[in-house]
Amino acid sequence: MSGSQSPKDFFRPLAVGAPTPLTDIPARPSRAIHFFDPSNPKMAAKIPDMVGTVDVLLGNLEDAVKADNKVAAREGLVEIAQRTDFGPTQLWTRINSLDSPWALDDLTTLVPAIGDKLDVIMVPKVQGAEDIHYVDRLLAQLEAKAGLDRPILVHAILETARGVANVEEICGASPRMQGLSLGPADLAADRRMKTTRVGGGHPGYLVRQDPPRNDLGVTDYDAPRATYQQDLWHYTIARMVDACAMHGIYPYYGPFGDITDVVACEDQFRNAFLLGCVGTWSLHPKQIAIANRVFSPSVEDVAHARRVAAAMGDGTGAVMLDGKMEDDASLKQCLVMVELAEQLAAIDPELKKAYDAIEVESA
Ligand SMILES: CC(C)(COP(=O)(O)OP(=O)(O)OC[C@H]1O[C@@H](n2cnc3c(N)ncnc32)[C@H](O)[C@@H]1OP(=O)(O)O)[C@@H](O)C(=O)NCCC(=O)NCCSC(=O)C[C@H](O)C(=O)O
Ligand SMILES: [Mg+2]
Repeated sequence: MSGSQSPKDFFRPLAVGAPTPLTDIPARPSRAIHFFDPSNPKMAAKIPDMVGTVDVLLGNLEDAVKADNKVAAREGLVEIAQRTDFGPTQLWTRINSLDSPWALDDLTTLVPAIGDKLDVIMVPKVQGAEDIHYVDRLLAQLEAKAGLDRPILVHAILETARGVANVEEICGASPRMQGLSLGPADLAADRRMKTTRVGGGHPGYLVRQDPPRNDLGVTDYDAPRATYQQDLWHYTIARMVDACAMHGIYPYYGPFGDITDVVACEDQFRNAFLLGCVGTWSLHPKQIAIANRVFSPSVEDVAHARRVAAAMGDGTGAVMLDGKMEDDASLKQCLVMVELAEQLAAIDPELKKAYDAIEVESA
């Protein structure tokens, strides 16, 4: 909320005739946000067939689109959106950064042309609430002019040190805020981290087992010792998750640039899922299946969660199940899993079949 705004104004439209802001951000499944470059004819041609196979299709206008292709990408996205029925799949875009010469034209072109189809606009390199306020007011004016009847939501990428420091105020800057993604490549550069990758770990970021003592009780610094690679992104993802949960919006991992290393990609996605993220980006078609698998609770987890819910009856007190204590707090965790499974089953027939096959008694 802006410093000069009173709480009662927070949910008022920022332009006369603009749609009324939402008081709750809908929990729409968004396991994979699949990036494509609308100026790339080969990628663009694949988009209509990808509808229904991925939760979110995102026309990317920012980094990874050549400067010479910025206008073609914007126009390509308009064309694809106008001729495609997206059915259950959400359509998002990532506009150019607010300090670029393209961001204004991105918004003033896309909202009138395809605002009725755009669910979420991703804003890169968000530094603080002021960036969200700028987009918020401009979107309200454009929505009013275009006669839109629902607000377009805003998603911020956390990819500067200042953005991370301001993460709570960014999440609470507007009722349009839908969620946050991590931008590990830009963030690493802005923080002057000594990495050269797009997301993922680094073999140098590790902890080493203590040196053992030899038979004489002397520490043997030359003995072989195991090392354990650590997660460079744990701190930032955890901050994002808390800020999003506090504001009722959704946290996402981001890009995993090593397209070939599907195993490490799955690990990075799973860490984010376990920490509370609801989805991730997919940069290549092969990452969609990984994201869908990781960000859908396993049949075993759903079976266990339903079993705890059944055993807990009215939800209070404590019970023993398989030698473990379950109580109100473990039930709440289980209900997160059960609710997510229900949301995903509603859009994914394969998952519905798998979850429906669970029998509470035998699980
Ligand atoms: C990474 C890529 C450049 C790889 O492309 P390519 O070399 O063409 O891969 P393949 O030969 O394996 O492709 C096989 C076919 O699949 C099509 N393809 C590839 N990617 C996509 C896609 N994303 N959507 C739809 N179709 C796709 C190819 O055209 C091939 O088709 P065909 O020849 O007909 O069989 C490429 O995947 C790519 O550019 N991906 C998107 C990259 C991107 O969006 N990057 C920006 C997001 S990450 C970022 O910005 C960093 C972040 O902000 C931060 O700061 O951390
Ligand atoms: Mg970036």
